[in-house]
Amino acid sequence: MSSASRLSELASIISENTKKLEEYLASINHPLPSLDPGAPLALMLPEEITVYQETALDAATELRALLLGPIGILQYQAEHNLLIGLQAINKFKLYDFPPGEERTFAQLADQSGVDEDFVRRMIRQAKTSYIFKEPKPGVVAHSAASSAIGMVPLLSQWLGMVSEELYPAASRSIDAQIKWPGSQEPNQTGFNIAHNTDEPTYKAISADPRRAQQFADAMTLFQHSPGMEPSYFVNNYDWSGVSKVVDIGGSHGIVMQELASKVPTIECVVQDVAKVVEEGKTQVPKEISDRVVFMEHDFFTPQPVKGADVYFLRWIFHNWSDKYCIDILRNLVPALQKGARIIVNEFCVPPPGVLTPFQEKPLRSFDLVMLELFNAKERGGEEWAALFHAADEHFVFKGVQFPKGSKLAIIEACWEGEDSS
Ligand SMILES: C[S@@+](CC[C@H](N)C(=O)[O-])C[C@H]1O[C@@H](n2cnc3c(N)ncnc32)[C@H](O)[C@@H]1O
Repeated sequence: MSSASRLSELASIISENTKKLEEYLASINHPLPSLDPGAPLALMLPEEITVYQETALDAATELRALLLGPIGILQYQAEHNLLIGLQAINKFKLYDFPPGEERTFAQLADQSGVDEDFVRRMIRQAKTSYIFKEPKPGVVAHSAASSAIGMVPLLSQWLGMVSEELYPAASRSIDAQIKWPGSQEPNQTGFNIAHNTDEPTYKAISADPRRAQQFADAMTLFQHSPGMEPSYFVNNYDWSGVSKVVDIGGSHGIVMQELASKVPTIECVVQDVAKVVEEGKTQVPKEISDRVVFMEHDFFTPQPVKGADVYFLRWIFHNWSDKYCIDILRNLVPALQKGARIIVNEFCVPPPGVLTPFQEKPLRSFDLVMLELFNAKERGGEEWAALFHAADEHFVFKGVQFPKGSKLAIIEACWEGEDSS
């Protein structure tokens, strides 16, 4: 198909799908998307309607690429300056005035203690991405996005984490690759060069309470985004025949709390580092506290809970290179009895060509973040199978389930060796 007809086809796809989306929003009296303050922060749509939103976005992404052409694609995608602008806006709290009010550049400079010309240039650059408005020359007002930063404190923390931790780490990841080619070590990354440290990322960040809180808050925001709810896992797995589950690196135990509430016969053990375990113990509702118990355990040492039916790991392996993941899996072996299941709840990257570029981009970005911070990765189905096989040939890979609407897949293997316990 020639580009000319593809352009028109994409324009029609956008038109048809936005019309269906608008009809749905009107039918439930939902406000229409807007770039003004007060607009819905995100469209929370049922799955059958999300399809219209995603189809329009896919088409708009391709249409933009066609209209830009090859040189435009290369030049316009390199938007590193947006991150500098966001860092400045967030760090100097340039968003800190009420929606509906206006500020001059001089007033914003005054309230933030930064140079007026600097403020003007940062805000005018951000404006090109619909962050802030300038209703009259020299006068700043909020857009929907700039006002959201002040309304959602976790969003400000997320911007801080991206601009202060991830962005510098990304910018030094090529240097890290030259210095330590193909390294699987968590302290030989772009993060290490950018932040001039020999410590692994989590350790370096946790040494500074402000950065640790910022990172934790950013993770909380992400964990609460649609598609991350533990219910996708708990409600889409067949729990018959399961009486004991160990959640390894289970943090404060939100998944096990949901599971224990749903299946009253299941006993859960949540393992994590000492500080997290102490916090987690205080957060379990009384009704299930006898079935959700906490235990300090380092997953790089042999698993102490022997003979459980399921060993569960959510969002653990993507923080580690293959070498360390294999170590984590081998440390389970001394506890496993024949038929024990290892269930991983993480991203599973589909093979190339399955997702549209718009859908695939966040997964690819996550994969690079894992490289930049940990020398780790996001894995596809074949990589998950290979990982289990490399750890021990008695792990038999059972496959991957993609619960509808969930961002995380359910990846399962079974121990077919003799009872180790
Ligand atoms: C990305 S979080 C995932 C938490 C939880 N599974 C979830 O999905 O919400 C990684 C967790 O692993 C824990 N962790 C890190 N290193 C560990 C280790 N060596 N042994 C046990 N837990 C560890 C962290 O404290 C953190 O709670």
